[in-house]
Amino acid sequence: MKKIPLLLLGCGGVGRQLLQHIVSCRSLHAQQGIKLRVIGVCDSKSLVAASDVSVSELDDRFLLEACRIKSAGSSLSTLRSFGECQIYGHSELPQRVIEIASLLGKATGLALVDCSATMDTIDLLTRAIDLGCCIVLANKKPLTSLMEHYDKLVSQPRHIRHESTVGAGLPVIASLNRILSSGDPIRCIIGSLSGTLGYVMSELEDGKPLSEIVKAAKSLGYTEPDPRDDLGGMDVARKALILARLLGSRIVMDSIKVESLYPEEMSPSKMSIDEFMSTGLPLLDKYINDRVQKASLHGNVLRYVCVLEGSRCEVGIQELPKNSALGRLKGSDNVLEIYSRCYSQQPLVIQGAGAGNDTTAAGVLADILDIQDLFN
Ligand SMILES: NC(=O)C1=CN([C@@H]2O[C@H](COP(=O)(O)OP(=O)(O)OC[C@H]3O[C@@H](n4cnc5c(N)ncnc54)[C@H](OP(=O)(O)O)[C@@H]3O)[C@@H](O)[C@H]2O)C=CC1
Ligand SMILES: N[C@@H](CC=O)C(=O)O
Repeated sequence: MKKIPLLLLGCGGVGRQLLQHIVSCRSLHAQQGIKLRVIGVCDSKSLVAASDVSVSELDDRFLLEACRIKSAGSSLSTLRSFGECQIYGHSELPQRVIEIASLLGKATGLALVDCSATMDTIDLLTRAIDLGCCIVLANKKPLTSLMEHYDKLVSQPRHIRHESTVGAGLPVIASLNRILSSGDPIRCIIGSLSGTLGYVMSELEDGKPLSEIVKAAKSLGYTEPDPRDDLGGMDVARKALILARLLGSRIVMDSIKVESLYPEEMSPSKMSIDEFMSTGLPLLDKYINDRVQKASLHGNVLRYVCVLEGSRCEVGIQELPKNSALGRLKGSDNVLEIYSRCYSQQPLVIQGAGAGNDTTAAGVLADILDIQDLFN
């Protein structure tokens, strides 16, 4: 049986769903001769790890209890009394993760899986790469920071998978890599890459207020922890930057033109998330509704579009015909049109659910299995 030890950073909506997928796929993986050994799980405050990570793992009962207590809003540290494990506090967490990575990286291999939504994991991830570990990311932030971090993270292409960073579970990165590796130059990518904004735009067409739609998107697990990351275009800009860098552009976030749906005075430095949701958002209802009505007078709809073409990289609202590929999108679906030499007149089109914990975690799980040949 091939054993893949993994350590999960982040036990929020996506991280918990990943643990649940792992547990529910046990017999399928056993048939494939694979066992995923979850040797540790972190949240922002603690790391809970197996008592001897070389030989033991957190069992399924423990993992499901971890999901339960995190869903209930408690910290992982409350698992102390539940089963045999070691618990480390915030200050010891990075050092202990590195110790585990050095112990397992070269010996058995270790997959460090980042389902957090923070920049703070970059140092751990880059060091883990040096220690021979693999990294699997749903978190876009490490790949959209400095160019030097990006270069380090992708320095060993077999050791990194990040399919869920763009299009959640859709096979976007894998498809682009296949096109690129066949020497087919990609000329242009146009897409709707935000499940939240796709859902928002299509629900607005039914006359619902923006503030209600965003609340629903948050409860459906489509939004980032702070929905302003979606509404301000930053989440789409991160995806655009990941795609641009994959295509070989050495650009930084500041090179991307980003249109925000909310004004500066509602930014995170001026308002808490709760304040934004309860007080800020309703103030935007009329403005957005007017824009939707104006577009509809021309037979058009609004879509939040990402365009990558040559050195052009921009994300923002466009008025598009209702019956265009992007105009027809409904709900949280993403669509990407890829133009290359082989796909010159008719683009390669990738479309489907582009957000949600289930599909995102499924994408992460598929990434982990995709690197199985690096483990014994
Ligand atoms: N939802 C979706 O549709 C998609 C999400 N993604 C990405 O998946 C990631 C996770 O999203 P989601 O689950 O919704 O986010 P959540 O906010 O629900 O969860 C984030 C988790 O990360 C933990 N965390 C915070 N800081 C650290 C740290 N320094 N080290 C380890 N863990 C940390 C948090 O801890 P605590 O619980 O203590 O707060 C929390 O458990 C995001 O990066 C998102 O962009 C990607 C594609 C689609
Ligand atoms: N918040 C994101 C989640 C996936 O990346 C989105 O809405 O697309």
